[in-house]
Amino acid sequence: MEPADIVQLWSVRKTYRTAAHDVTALDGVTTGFRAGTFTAVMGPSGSGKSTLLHCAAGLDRPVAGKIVIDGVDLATLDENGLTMLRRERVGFVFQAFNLVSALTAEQNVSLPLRLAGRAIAPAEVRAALAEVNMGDRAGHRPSRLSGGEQQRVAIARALITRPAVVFADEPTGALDIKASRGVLGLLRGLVDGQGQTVVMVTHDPVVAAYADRVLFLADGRLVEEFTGDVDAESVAARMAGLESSAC
Ligand SMILES: Nc1ncnc2c1ncn2[C@@H]1O[C@H](COP(=O)(O)OP(=O)(O)OP(=O)(O)O)[C@@H](O)[C@H]1O
Repeated sequence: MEPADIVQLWSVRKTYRTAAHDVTALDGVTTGFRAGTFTAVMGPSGSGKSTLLHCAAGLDRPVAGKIVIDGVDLATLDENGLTMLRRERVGFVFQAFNLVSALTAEQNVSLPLRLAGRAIAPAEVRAALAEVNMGDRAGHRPSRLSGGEQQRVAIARALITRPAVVFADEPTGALDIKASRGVLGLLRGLVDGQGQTVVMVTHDPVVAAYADRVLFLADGRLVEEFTGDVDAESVAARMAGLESSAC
């Protein structure tokens, strides 16, 4: 853990109660996400990636351990406080885009400001759309946009509150290769150009290679981490090893 870590997880444990037995989804995860870095979270199916993302983003509470976002210990917040922190400090990008179909691109992007009770400056919303190369589609509803275009709008929406961190859950999972490259290039550019912090769950080693750090989970534990010049072949080889030992 480093002082510059914008998100910190300390011995985070999460279990789910099912009718048959308790499932341990995270089994003592300690890690941090440094400001201005792009992290990919990988691991076999069921290894705890989504649970990690949800806990780190304050969408779900751990049963033990501590999570700090932008200096705030989430355990000190009640549900209302947690909702406010998510609205103000965290951006989300989902596989299914999750845009509101009845609203235009511009209205979708301004929605987080509206929810947070903040003033909506149309110029700011237009600038956010221009930043994701969607400036000329502000008046279009999602049904008139391609998947890649919808995801660009969703990224503009995630950024409009100037969050401390953006969490992305399989952001390219529903896109073709060309649109995926566009979205990943955009996320990479936000990190490099604006110092945005991005944490992304993915199954795809090629997607993970856009990050500058890859965390590998297995059975709810952090088992390895690649940093620096991450290449897709090494990530794929590590994943193959984890998947064969998971079988
Ligand atoms: N709401 C829930 N109730 C019970 N068990 C759950 C729940 N959510 C997740 N789990 C279990 O917790 C473990 C971790 O799940 P999680 O979805 O975090 O894994 P994942 O790595 O994201 O998987 P995938 O790659 O398949 O999406 C799995 O065993 C899963 O079955």
